[in-house]
Amino acid sequence: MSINLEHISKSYGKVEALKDISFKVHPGELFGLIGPDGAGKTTLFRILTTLLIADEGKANVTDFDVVKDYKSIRKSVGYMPGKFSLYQDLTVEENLTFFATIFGTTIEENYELIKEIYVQIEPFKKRRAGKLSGGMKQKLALCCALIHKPKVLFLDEPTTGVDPVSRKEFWEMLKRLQQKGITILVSTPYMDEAALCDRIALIQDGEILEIDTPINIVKHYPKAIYNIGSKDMYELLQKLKGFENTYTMYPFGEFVHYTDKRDDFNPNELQQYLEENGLKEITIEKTKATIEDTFMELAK
Ligand SMILES: Nc1ncnc2c1ncn2[C@@H]1O[C@H](COP(=O)(O)OP(=O)(O)OP(=O)(O)O)[C@@H](O)[C@H]1O
Repeated sequence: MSINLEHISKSYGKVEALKDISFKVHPGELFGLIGPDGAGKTTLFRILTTLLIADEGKANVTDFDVVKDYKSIRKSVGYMPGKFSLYQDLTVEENLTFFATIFGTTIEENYELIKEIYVQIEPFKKRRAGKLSGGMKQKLALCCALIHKPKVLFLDEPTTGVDPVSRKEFWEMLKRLQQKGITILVSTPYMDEAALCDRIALIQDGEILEIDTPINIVKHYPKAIYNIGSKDMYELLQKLKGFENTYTMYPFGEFVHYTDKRDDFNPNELQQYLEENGLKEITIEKTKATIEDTFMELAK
């Protein structure tokens, strides 16, 4: 097993950041930790990368114990922390050389692994890291996390604050790294990125809500879900809030995702209610649940 957690708990004073967390990540898997701010993702990463000790439970990374074998783990994993971790005053090249040196290696020795990513930032190699764009910083941080050829890669919210094009490119890079045999644990608050993982764990308030493949997670969604559209979104939300049979409703792109309390829900009845309440250009269409819908349902 590449990563194995058994009953891990961690508190900061009265705040229970992680409550009895157990799961496994298989070798070569791209595993996502999906949850909002404060869910406990960073705490989990810090425990697995040996920077923090859990109060209870045990964890292994590549067969090494996170407490007893911390030195071995540090040699065999790469960690890209959530907050920008590079030296802002060093250039791109200097940052990379620095990380290579502390792992007792050189850029040349491991160039093959980072090449594809590094060529994209090479034109800026004399630029200070602090002066790079968000997407460029992220690519440099990934190169630094890979410079010692880790077996397991930990990426804490690597795409937060990065533009959509760079986010897409980043996930394509992760897929290619996975094909090279690297096990990846990645956290993200973006539900669309969750669908790109082999398996995901939905996490909230230090607890795992569900673990499965993205496809199975949405299959478990218990209700029929509808896209409701109208010219006036604000009014639509207000009127749905006042409708006695509304079970859940929340904005989803240009629509509201709606579920009804009843199993024999008739969309025509809702259409009539909304029309009687002055709404115009109403559309009601059945849609498929997304990971976000499942998360909202489980987190209720
Ligand atoms: N050093 C600390 N001292 C006290 N409380 C902390 C500390 N670090 C984290 N917490 C609290 O523990 C909980 C989990 O935080 P954590 O940073 O692990 O979550 P997260 O999912 O990574 O969220 P974020 O993306 O906001 O960092 C939060 O309630 C947070 O406020």
